[in-house]
Amino acid sequence: MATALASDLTTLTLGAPLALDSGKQLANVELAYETYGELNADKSNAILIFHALTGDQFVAKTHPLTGKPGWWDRMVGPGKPIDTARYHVICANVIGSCLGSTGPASAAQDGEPYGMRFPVITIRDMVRAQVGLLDALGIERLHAVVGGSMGGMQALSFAANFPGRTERVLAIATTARHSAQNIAFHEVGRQAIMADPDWEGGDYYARGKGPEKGLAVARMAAHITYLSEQGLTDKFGRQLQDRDAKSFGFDADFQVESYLRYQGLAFTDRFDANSYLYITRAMDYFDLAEEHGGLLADAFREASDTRFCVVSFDTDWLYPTSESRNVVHALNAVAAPVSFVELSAPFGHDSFLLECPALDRVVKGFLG
Ligand SMILES: CC(=O)SCCNC(=O)CCNC(=O)[C@H](O)C(C)(C)COP(=O)(O)OP(=O)(O)OC[C@H]1O[C@@H](n2cnc3c(N)ncnc32)[C@H](O)[C@@H]1OP(=O)(O)O
Ligand SMILES: N[C@@H](CCO)C(=O)O
Repeated sequence: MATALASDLTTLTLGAPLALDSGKQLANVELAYETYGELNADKSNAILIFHALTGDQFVAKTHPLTGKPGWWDRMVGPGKPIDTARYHVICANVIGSCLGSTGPASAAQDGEPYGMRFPVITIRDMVRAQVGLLDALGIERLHAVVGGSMGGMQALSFAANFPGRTERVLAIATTARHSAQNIAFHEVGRQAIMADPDWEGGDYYARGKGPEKGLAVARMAAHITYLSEQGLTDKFGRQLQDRDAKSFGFDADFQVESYLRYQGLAFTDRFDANSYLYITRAMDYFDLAEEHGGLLADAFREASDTRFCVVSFDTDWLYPTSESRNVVHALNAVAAPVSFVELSAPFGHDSFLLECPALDRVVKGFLG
């Protein structure tokens, strides 16, 4: 079961309980965050990066559990598209997650882990918590907010709910609302976790062993949605794994099966199953138009002096270009300055995490 060492983490406790969309409150909210680059004297060069579903604050630093480079190491650093020689980058682990911020594995008031007593949270709740962090750091107005996938949802939510607090919004491979297909895939994952006998209603922390099998299956199913058919075909095709002939059994005959099993298992070393339930739920509940009376344009009415850049990938079938266009249409309707580009990349939804020079140019140009 994945547990980060407290000594690897920088955390801040919010001064007041967090009011949640559900009507509940979350007390003693801790946010684990990392910063990169220097904050300038007038605090005008800060960029807040929002991470995706299973991401974390270690954007460009070694992950404390896996020992791997940060998830956007190629994008963030001195001289890189998000240039930390110019900008002060902040990234916080979202609430509900499991790398130091308050989530289902954290201790509740009675000292025991919340488990399923943790309140259901929303994307807007995650954003509210991070605005609390900005307040505590004394940063009133950001140079930009940036995010891909669920990070992009937070970027849009930030613009809609905290207008005036950022000059720019860069939303990559994202959507303004989760579709039926998005919800359906998440539900498969959640059911896989809950069907694992080791889930035990979410009350597994004391045993030191969680529903790893269920979590691995959830990740396998989700991982397929982050890739493209072409990418899988190019990488694996129908090639067999470490054998010359089919086994006529149910071992991982095909490379793609072996790859998915590996991705599923590796995931359980760095992620908590209950966090997976809560964060996927937050994504499923995300509907920016619904939050603002049913019309997406109304979400951005107060943010019409913010500059937006919306980026999609032509092979992303999870949050296809049509979803980005909806966002752009809404921004056009309130005359917000917006640029939009559909990039060509073979890798599917997760293209934003991979080598994509065209994305690098867009990010650098928009921020500069
Ligand atoms: C966005 C955020 O905020 S952070 C969260 C993002 N991070 C993740 O999602 C991490 C897990 N996901 C991945 O690694 C994604 O696949 C990507 C898209 C991010 C990375 O893609 P790539 O760099 O192309 O890596 P790829 O998908 O090929 O996976 C490589 C791994 O699969 C393993 N692998 C490849 N083929 C096989 C196979 N046939 N059998 C078993 N394992 C295999 C490799 O050994 C490698 O292992 P390693 O990660 O331990 O080194
Ligand atoms: N692969 C990334 C993006 C998914 O949207 C993640 O696991 O967070």
